[in-house]
Amino acid sequence: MTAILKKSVKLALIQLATTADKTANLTRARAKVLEASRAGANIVVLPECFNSPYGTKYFPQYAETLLPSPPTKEQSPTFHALSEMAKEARVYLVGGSIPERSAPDSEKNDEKDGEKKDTLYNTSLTFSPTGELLGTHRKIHLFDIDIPGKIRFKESDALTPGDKLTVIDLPEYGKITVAICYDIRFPELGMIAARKGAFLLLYPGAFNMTTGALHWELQARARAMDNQVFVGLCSPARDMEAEYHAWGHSMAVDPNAEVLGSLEEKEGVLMTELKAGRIEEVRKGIPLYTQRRFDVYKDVSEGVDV
Ligand SMILES: O=C(O)CCC(=O)C(=O)O
Repeated sequence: MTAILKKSVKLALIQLATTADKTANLTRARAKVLEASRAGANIVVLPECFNSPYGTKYFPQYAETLLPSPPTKEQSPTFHALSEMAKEARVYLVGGSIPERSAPDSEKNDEKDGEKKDTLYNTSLTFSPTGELLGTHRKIHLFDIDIPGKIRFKESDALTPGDKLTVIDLPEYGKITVAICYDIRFPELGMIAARKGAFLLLYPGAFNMTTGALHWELQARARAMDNQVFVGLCSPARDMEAEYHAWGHSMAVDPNAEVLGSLEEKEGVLMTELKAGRIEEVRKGIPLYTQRRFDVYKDVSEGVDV
């Protein structure tokens, strides 16, 4: 049987300090990606909305056009910056996420106020060590919550949800899944990805001071425990001057739900090694994969095309 993770791999989660200046964010991201690569990283991850402030009013202003792919440098400076960073650092680069602008779809009934408008997505791009685009994930579950007195956020005021699970093959290592922040709260997604053979679930994410304290670590460890895979969560650093206060605490978790490492709220790079054989070892000890009772309940991954 082929190993789920073919060989041990070093994962770097970059908890980037982001600002309102896109060019400065890209320059800082590049410096950190190169730093991670010098420290031996093979897979490097940036946070959600790493090149803009996080907030619905900022998405239209910062959005870039990604399709048709590849976009021009004018359409998407970030696409090109990420591709170059991946190539320069010779790493697999999961480029956090950026707001994406897409022309109105003539096939879809997406009129707003009687006219067809551009559609915006929260989108993650993953590049190979030669700078090729390997995968694109559009956030599927939009962050719409309202906890009275604590936090109200309505991403769907500005964004449209994606509709595809993203599994990306990294030839030397195996498959990973990339999803974005609120997507982590839907265990079905992680479970389908794991059943499709992913060794790692990666969630660039920007939780907040309320739900971060409550659920960030719990979600990471729960997805790892349910699926017996590695999980990585990558947040922006917390900036108390910004409107949105990110939780930080980027973390990597192993297939036994043990925290391999985590950061506090400040900028930093979390390096961890994901060991080949660990998934099989955990699954041998607690053999959920042979004990599932699909005769009693349906296999959630049935019929899902990735
Ligand atoms: O799920 C949460 O509590 C936070 C989600 C979030 O911040 C996001 O989706 O950007």
